[in-house]
Amino acid sequence: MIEFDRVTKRYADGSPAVADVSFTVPSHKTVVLVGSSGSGKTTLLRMVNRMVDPTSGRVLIDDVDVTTMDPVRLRRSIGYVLQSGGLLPHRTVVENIAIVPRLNGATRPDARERALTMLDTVGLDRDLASRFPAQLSGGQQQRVGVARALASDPNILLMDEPFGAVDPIVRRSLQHELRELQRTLGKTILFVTHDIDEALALADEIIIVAAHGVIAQRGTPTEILTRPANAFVAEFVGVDRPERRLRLADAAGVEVVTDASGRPIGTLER
Ligand SMILES: Nc1ncnc2c1ncn2[C@@H]1O[C@H](COP(=O)(O)OP(=O)(O)OP(=O)(O)O)[C@@H](O)[C@H]1O
Repeated sequence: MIEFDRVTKRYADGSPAVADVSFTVPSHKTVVLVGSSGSGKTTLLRMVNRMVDPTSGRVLIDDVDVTTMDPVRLRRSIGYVLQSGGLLPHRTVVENIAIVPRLNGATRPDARERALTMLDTVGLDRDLASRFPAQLSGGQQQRVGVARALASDPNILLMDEPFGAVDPIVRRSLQHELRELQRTLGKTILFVTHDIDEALALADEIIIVAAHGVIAQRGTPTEILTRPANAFVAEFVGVDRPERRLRLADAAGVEVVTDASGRPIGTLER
């Protein structure tokens, strides 16, 4: 479990990026921080692996304050996926994925074998192993980023807008694959996005973040959609948007789901 206990972060120039924030990420669950730009999501995420240290308050992993841990070892024990992929451009795919296992002491052949297995895990062909990142599509690069983060079998995965830079169709399939992967791997995932639909698709629990990391609401996707705590959340989630107000229509004996404007979006299965 990851626990944020009254955490504040003040950068050098003044107003707090994050002010007195407390929440937990239960083990084996996916918690998604969603909020507008500059609300402090990345700051919160980076406090888990000590890329940022809190000005006050504590971040605990399984009851241990992360500031008592060696930052380098801590970072090697936590998977981290960034929007840009963060792959080393002059290393091949397999080398990129093998980095952390190597740093953790695996022999070169073992680390390579592990990296190839990770390619299978994230649904990439082993033929891509010797390519360089620039020779991959955006979606493939993000899969490699996920493979690299998982390569040392960390308990915790931090994901900062990992699918933000790919087109909507690839993004959907990456989200779907992450959910499938999570079903079997059961990692503790803290995921940051500004896209509420991505949060609804991925989260066991969503935390809607307002300015300065203030938590506007925490709940399951269903709770957030059906019982927004206040006007800010309702507006952010877009509870009144036509695609959130689904209706049923009958089309020659088949129940068709339409949005509020009557546009068909699917059929109902019972
Ligand atoms: N290294 C830094 N030095 C000074 N201010 C910073 C630094 N990093 C972030 N900030 C400020 O802290 C606030 C929160 O930034 P943060 O990146 O955590 O927000 P975010 O919610 O992740 O935003 P985005 O969705 O745009 O990535 C912003 O006002 C930002 O300008």
